[in-house]
Amino acid sequence: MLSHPTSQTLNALGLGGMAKALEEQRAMQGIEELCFEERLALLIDREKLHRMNRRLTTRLKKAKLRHAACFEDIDLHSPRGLDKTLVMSLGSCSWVGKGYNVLITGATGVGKSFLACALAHKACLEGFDALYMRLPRLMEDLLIAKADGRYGKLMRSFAKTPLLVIDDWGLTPMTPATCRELLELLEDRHGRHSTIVTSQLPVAAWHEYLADATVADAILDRLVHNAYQLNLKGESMRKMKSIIDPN
Ligand SMILES: Nc1ncnc2c1ncn2[C@@H]1O[C@H](COP(=O)(O)OP(=O)(O)OP(=O)(O)O)[C@@H](O)[C@H]1O
Repeated sequence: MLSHPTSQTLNALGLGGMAKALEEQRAMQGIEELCFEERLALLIDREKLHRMNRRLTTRLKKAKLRHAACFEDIDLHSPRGLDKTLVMSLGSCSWVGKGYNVLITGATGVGKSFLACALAHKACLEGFDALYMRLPRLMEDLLIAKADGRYGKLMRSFAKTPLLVIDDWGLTPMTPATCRELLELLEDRHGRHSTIVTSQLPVAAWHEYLADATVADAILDRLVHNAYQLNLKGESMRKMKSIIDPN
């Protein structure tokens, strides 16, 4: 079907949602029973929805979440020591962007990254920008940016992200220099933006993990005191999945 000149004009004006809805209305039987304002309202609603969906798609793409996990996919029933009330209240996202953090710890495969991504996905749905990074990759990116003059810009972009997910904390050794960079990043975010950290190490072992004792104090002061903590227990989900589906 050839598109109507008005639809073409709407598309040219960047009103793709309205254009599509207009084409649908033209093909719809009985549409003329609606008055002008009712039809116009439907077109405007459609454009609003179209824009919201486009913004969400862009936000999720930029967040680079490792798992395609939704908040509703979080398994609250397996015996993993998950505090259901806390998880449900985190789903409101009222903590995001206020400087509150979430620290998720537990053994390998227990579902820490999945949970972090599900919370970040919910934050994206609620309109917050998010970014997922593994700590080793975050430190490597900062190192490369230092060498090619992008350090300040990269640091600013990490610093202003409303929700930063730092996965795999404690997996690779930190040097005093990387600890200082991490402190700089967390200092810029402190009290303003939220961070989710996932780690196989219990929070009590983080001080020892960070190479410089004084910097470690400062890092933990910014990260832990204003944080909700979730300690996952039980079997590795990776192992359980491979038992259910060995292929
Ligand atoms: N609620 C869930 N529903 C379905 N699959 C899940 C769920 N939680 C975790 N998984 C799956 O279990 C596997 C391990 O999860 P995840 O990567 O989150 O574990 P992890 O604790 O972060 O592991 P590691 O410490 O090794 O990085 C993944 O394949 C993930 O998709």
